[in-house]
Amino acid sequence: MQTSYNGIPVPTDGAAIQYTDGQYQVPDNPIIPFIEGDGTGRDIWKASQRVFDAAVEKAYGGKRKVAWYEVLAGEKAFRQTQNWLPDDTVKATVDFRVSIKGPLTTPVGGGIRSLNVALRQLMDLYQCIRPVKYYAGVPSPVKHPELVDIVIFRENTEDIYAGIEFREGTPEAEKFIFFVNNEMLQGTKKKVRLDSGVGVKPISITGSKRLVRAAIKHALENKLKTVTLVHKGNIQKFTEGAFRDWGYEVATQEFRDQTVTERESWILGNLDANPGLTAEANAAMIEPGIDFAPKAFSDSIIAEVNDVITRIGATHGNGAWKSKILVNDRIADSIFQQIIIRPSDYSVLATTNLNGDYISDAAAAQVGGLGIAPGANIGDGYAVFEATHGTAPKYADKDVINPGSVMLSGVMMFDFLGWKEAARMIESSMEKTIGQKYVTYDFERQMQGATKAKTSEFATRMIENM
Ligand SMILES: NC(=O)C1=CN([C@@H]2O[C@H](COP(=O)(O)OP(=O)(O)OC[C@H]3O[C@@H](n4cnc5c(N)ncnc54)[C@H](OP(=O)(O)O)[C@@H]3O)[C@@H](O)[C@H]2O)C=CC1
Ligand SMILES: O=C(O)CCC(=O)C(=O)O
Ligand SMILES: [Mg+2]
Repeated sequence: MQTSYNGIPVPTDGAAIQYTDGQYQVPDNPIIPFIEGDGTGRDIWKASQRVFDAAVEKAYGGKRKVAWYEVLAGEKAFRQTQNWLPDDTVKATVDFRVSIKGPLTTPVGGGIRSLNVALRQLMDLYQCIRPVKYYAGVPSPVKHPELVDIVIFRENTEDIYAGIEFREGTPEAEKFIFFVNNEMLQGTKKKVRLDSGVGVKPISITGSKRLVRAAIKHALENKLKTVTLVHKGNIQKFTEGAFRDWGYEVATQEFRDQTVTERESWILGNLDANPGLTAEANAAMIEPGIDFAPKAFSDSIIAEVNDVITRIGATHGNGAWKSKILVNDRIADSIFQQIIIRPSDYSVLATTNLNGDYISDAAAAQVGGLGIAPGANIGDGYAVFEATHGTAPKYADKDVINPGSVMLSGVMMFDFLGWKEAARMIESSMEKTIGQKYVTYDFERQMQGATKAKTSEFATRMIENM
């Protein structure tokens, strides 16, 4: 542990959070590093920090207090240290274990790679957890936003975010394409056009399984009904399709007693309804059109039916499967409409990195938008809390943006630290403030009779409402 990072002294009135044997030990005065963020991050952080301090003070009457510790990243870091993500910043977030950050800008098409992604990868924060739930009074574009209660578990370290890309026209791209065309695709009709930029999408067993494992554990701990593996495995068979297959392996090999897959539930349900059903008839029910399929295919489905009955008929049959966590999978394009039309059918979505990025913004829209979309990046022994949204640069320093997402990321952080009273205090004062129709521009423009509050005013009213 250093006494200063980036030349900024560590607060002397706080103590570091410890992590031993898989458990966090949180002192009453934890040192929590924060990254203010670029663009609107500045306004949001100021407002959020005031609310966090007020909630902790109200909840614990001075017995507990966060020792906030600023660490530098993004534009502020570059101005002060000529480094976008100084080593000291990463060291501080590692040493103090739990931190919170505002958004950081990433240029499109060139320039620096994402600092947000870099931090996740450097700290191996492999779970990006983004809960999407409705708070009373928030304006929404859908008829029943209250039916949305979904947690997205997004793989956070690999996929196209690995950053293995070669720009069109460079010797690297040319070499890569030459190798692929001449070594890998020889004898096929496939060819990569010579004027292409190329990228690599690694999806590993390690990355996929640990993410799905965390998603299933979350469902178990919170008594949730379903875990849905989201993928584009029909097209990207060996990356997205493999993610699905490895996900099912985790469910059926590591959580056998607690889970049932969707296909297993069909087989067992058919048998519950008709105990005399033959394996052939059951196979025809789960795979309509099987009669016209090649024999090898129909035989494989019949074998699957027999296998399920042999393996889990005794433990999961006779309706027992209904009390298990249902693990199913959905192709990525379809899940976007499913969560709008049938949100209550879904509770945990386990996704690859890019799909999770897309779906978390889309799902947030259903419950009011990016102004109210919190998140956390979690690894084994480390956590960095951050909103789903970015720097929204057109609103930077105008004191107008909704600080709700960072405040709710703080709620996640306080829950994570076991400071439940402070977490509930923030949540309920936010709900009360929104209930008073005192909201920032993003909600005000969708509400009748609301008062438009500045970022800072919204925070002040929240504190008054605690
Ligand atoms: N984790 C991170 O740090 C992330 C960083 N980024 C980065 O942020 C930069 C800007 O990205 P961009 O695509 O514009 O996406 P943003 O999420 O920053 O903003 C897009 C739009 O979403 C709405 N919005 C975002 N945040 C809020 C908020 N707090 N309150 C109310 N509305 C909000 C605004 O909509 P409207 O215009 O309708 O008011 C805004 O114009 C990029 O460099 C990107 O890479 C992006 C995502 C995550
Ligand atoms: O790092 C970035 O700039 C964007 C990341 C992002 O959109 C996300 O993590 O949701
Ligand atoms: Mg995103």
